[in-house]
Amino acid sequence: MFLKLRSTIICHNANELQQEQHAQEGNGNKNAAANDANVNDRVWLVHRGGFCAALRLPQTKAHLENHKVVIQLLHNSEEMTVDEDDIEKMNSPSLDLIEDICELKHLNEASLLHCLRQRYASNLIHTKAGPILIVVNPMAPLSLYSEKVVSMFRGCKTEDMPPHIYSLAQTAYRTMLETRRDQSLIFMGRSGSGKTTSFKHALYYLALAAGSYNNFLNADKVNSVNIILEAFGNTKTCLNSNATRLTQLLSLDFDQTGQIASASIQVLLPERQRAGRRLPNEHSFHIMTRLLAGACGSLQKELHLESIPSEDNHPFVSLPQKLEDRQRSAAEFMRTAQAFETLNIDPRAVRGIWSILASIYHLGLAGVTIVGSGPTARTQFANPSAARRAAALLGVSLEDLSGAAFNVNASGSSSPSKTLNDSPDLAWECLEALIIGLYSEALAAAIALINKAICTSAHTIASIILIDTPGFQNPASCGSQTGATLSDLKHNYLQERLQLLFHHNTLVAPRDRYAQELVEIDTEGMPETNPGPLVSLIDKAPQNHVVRSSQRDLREQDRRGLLWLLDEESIYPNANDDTFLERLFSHYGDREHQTLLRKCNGSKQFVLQHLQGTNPVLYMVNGWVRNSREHPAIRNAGSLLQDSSRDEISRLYIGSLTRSSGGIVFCGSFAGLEGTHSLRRVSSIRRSFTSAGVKRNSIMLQVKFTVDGIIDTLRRTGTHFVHCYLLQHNAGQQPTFSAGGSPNTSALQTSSDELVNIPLLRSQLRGSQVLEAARLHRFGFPESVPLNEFIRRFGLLAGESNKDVTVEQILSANELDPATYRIGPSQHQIFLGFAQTLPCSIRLQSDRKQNQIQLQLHLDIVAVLDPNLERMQHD
Ligand SMILES: Nc1ncnc2c1ncn2[C@@H]1O[C@H](COP(=O)(O)OP(=O)(O)OP(=O)(O)O)[C@@H](O)[C@H]1O
Repeated sequence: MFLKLRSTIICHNANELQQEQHAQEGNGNKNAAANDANVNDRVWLVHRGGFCAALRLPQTKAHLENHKVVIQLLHNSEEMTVDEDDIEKMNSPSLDLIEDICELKHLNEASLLHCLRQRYASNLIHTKAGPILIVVNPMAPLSLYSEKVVSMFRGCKTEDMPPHIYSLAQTAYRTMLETRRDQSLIFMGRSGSGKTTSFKHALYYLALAAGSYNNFLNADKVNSVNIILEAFGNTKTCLNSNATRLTQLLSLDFDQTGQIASASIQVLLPERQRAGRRLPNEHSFHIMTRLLAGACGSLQKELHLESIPSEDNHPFVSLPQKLEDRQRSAAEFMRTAQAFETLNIDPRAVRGIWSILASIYHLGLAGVTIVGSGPTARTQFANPSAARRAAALLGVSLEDLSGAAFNVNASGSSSPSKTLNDSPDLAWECLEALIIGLYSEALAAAIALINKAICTSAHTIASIILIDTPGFQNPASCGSQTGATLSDLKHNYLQERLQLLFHHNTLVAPRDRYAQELVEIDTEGMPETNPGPLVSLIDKAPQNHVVRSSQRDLREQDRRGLLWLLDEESIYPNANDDTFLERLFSHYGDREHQTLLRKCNGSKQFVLQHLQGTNPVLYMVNGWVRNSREHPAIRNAGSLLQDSSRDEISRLYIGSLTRSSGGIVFCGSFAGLEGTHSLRRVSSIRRSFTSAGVKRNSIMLQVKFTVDGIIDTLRRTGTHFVHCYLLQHNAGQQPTFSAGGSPNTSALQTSSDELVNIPLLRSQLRGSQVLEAARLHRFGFPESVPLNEFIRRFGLLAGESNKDVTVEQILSANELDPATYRIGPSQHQIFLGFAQTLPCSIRLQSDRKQNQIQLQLHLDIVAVLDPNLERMQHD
């Protein structure tokens, strides 16, 4: 019954589309003066700056032979002869606002760009590409997200929902309930493209739609978690006024009834360097600025923040200059404090965190000085009274504080008896390292407190993991000439690895599966790019066991990734940035790698051709080797805080809170291990962290192993990808609006042609490989169903009763077109094609040798739900 109903509906839609198309074509013929041709002759002329509509004119034999095409531009009637490769077929205008680009008749780049632009002009920022969701940053608030909208998506099936971040979250939720398998929502894109915004909306949806046991995780609490994380992990950059600077894995763990029974957060790869040094035109983490602007009354007095100078010259904390910025920062601080209250976090613990952050401010005022010279030279605080205030806030003696910062020997271990710093630069480095350690510990404590508030011991069956990361960084895209930093490289490496995961899950794995099942698909005209080579250039591990049979093998064996080169250089006593660059070019400076790495005219620079060459980034190598090793003073911060005489601080670090799972939970690149359920189940991060711990002083290897752990964790889940795109380079700089804020009408009124930077959108599209994935989805067989499952679900449709039903009976009873399905030799799976072309696509292929039949069906399996599951969702 269901099968027929479903097929009728889809056929009806398909007919409608066809009729519309015919109508369009008919109008086109009648409207000869305007277009003078059939819709089918319309093409896009693709050029550097974008694409424009044109009419394909009758071709001569000579043109055809030379692969040339004569066209007439629609906007000015100019005729021109262009290369065949420069035109792409245009779709009927009736498909301009199509919800899923896989339904486009001509699935090409210009049509996809046109579709995204048209949809954006209609305030439709979400578009599907099969199972993938594309979201463009609207640069203005839209009323797309609210409790009312959540209720419209709640309980829906994928095919019944328009593209929306809520529909993707709903699909993940539904899949998790049906399969009991962990799911993940992965947000990808450039800095400022809207990942965090979509992440928050997805989280909000899941919290509201699924509900939680005893309402322990309601919308207010989810909002509070986000407020705290953004305060501690975000900052202002040239690409985004609220840029995320840490990777967040948030796990929602569901119980038998489909409700959230527990939740937890892990924070990985925080950009710690920012806490300890302000680069020109860069800002500190939001919370530092907000604390100084917002602490008032007894808290202000307790933290000694009464007289903050107005100049913005503090080495670690940026101070807002304008009154309105100060007021906004103060209001944000109140929101953060309120968020801790909403989560019922012990106010004394919160005061402990404020004290640590305030001590960072006072340590910046304390500064450093070197007294004496030669072997008797000693480093000390330049302003002892500021240092005393910091020590009092931390609950330690001035001597211990000074020792933690400055009594560090050159080999990297702490040595209380010896002071080695005899240059101001080295002395500042020590202080900066201590600050980084203190900030990291404050962040770890905040995460641990959040986890304590949202994590329960309830039994859970499966989880949805949401991952938000710092976006792809290319400072040149906002006009900055400074070049990208080592931190940018770390963020970009993670983006490359996520892209590689996307590439594997959406392009490689399906193809392998088709090959395995002997399901043929026409891949001609589907060019494919691969993020693998660049990832390998960055992280290829040294190979020790290659049999050297040729000069080429020899070179291959010696070649190791950039992260390993940096790690090795940071160990050699006389190594520096120049020697690192020399080695980098000796490994990758040959012709074979010039499409990945380029030398530059300037010294200490190189370019990496990121995301399949679509996003070249100029890196400026400045202090990279030095920053590749963890400074010992960073770890001194942890011991200092554990020994604090102030109860509210020491309790954060001793005993049950941050170290309950045994061992240190925060070692520079990792926080939140203590409070995780699903992430404990998926233990790859813990393992990778342990292995990274072997070389815990090596920051670069920590990055590599932590990213390995993240990818491994995601790989074990059912992945749902969200690709966020910028329509303008400065889209992330738009002021943020609250949900109820008034819309930026001027932005909305500007023509979409002016607002959409097509070359920018095109390079993101190419870099994200979404078109390639959509094509494979459309022409392949994306769904598969086990044969016996198919019979179980659709056996009734065979029209036979009291008998063992066969697949053939089901297929023939429903008169399914044999062209719409294939069956591979394996008896366990069936593969199903794309719905638009195959409304009821069952793909059959018999295996004569084994006399077996295997079936692949493109039906909506989800529609035939276990009634218990249905109930679970609505309870
Ligand atoms: N869906 C949306 N609706 C309204 N505004 C949005 C949306 N997405 C993004 N924005 C705007 O763009 C800004 C940047 O978005 P967001 O911080 O989410 O980007 P991001 O990709 O997470 O960047 P980063 O990688 O730097 O953290 C937001 O502050 C907001 O003003």
